[in-house]
Amino acid sequence: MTRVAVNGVTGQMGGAVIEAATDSEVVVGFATSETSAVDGVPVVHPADAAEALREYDVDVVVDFAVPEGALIVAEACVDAGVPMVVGTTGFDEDGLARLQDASEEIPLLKATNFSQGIQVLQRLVSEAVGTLDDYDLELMETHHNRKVDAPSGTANSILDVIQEERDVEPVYGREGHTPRKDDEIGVLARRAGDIRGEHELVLAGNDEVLSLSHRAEDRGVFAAGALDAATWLVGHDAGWYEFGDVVDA
Ligand SMILES: NC(=O)c1ccc[n+]([C@@H]2O[C@H](COP(=O)([O-])OP(=O)(O)OC[C@H]3O[C@@H](n4cnc5c(N)ncnc54)[C@H](O)[C@@H]3O)[C@@H](O)[C@H]2O)c1
Ligand SMILES: O=C(O)C1=N[C@H](C(=O)O)CCC1
Repeated sequence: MTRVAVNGVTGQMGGAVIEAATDSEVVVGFATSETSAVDGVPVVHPADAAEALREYDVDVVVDFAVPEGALIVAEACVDAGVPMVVGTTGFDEDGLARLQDASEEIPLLKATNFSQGIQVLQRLVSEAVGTLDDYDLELMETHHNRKVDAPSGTANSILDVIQEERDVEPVYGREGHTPRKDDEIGVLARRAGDIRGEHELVLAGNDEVLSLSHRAEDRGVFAAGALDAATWLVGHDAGWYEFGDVVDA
């Protein structure tokens, strides 16, 4: 059974990973809170992660925390030679570069969204944007009112897919007198209630509209995907991996 450490273990996703871990075992968690345990899982401060990875004989780390915390634990994973699955979003360019550096020493798999549906949505987006290459594009995401980063990592990943097909300029919200330019894509982030995650891309041409959308119903979909990725990653060589590698395996 794969022995998993969860970074961000006291959070919403940390709890979802613990709940979803049936074919894996969560043996330790990392968080900055004072909590000593969560659902029987011992909680260790991230500063002591390298020691804990050895003490608990961890096979792989699953991370759903904050960027600065993920980077601290990534250094611990390099120190201990433990693979890492990174689910945290909101990294800046320097943070992404530090994760790339870590992937030269350990197997590191990063995904902004661990649902298989979003993997398929991104492939559909690539096909649609490449075909309907003169349609207006607008992107909207909606998440719970505790989400602190915007737009979502998933929305940014969808933008990356679009940019591979068309040179578009994101416009993050609109107000006042702002005529739409042909090369722009409106990006809207909504925050409300406990919405788990909704994404929609609208492609609007003359006399027709194509809408591609995905809705996550429960955080368990992300947790299950991350745990599948974690089990898959163990035994791989050091390097940078993506969730599409797991879905296609
Ligand atoms: N990739 C995906 O599929 C996916 C799915 C859901 C959420 N997420 C991302 O996961 C992250 C966490 O989401 P959430 O809803 O669980 O958030 P949350 O706020 O509920 O939990 C964050 C956790 O990180 C902990 N934390 C804070 N600072 C820390 C540090 N320095 N070191 C270690 N842990 C620290 C908090 O104590 C908490 O346990 C966000 O970035 C979110 O966008 C990704
Ligand atoms: O709940 C969150 O926060 C989520 N974050 C990821 C993102 O930023 O895309 C995935 C969806 C849920």
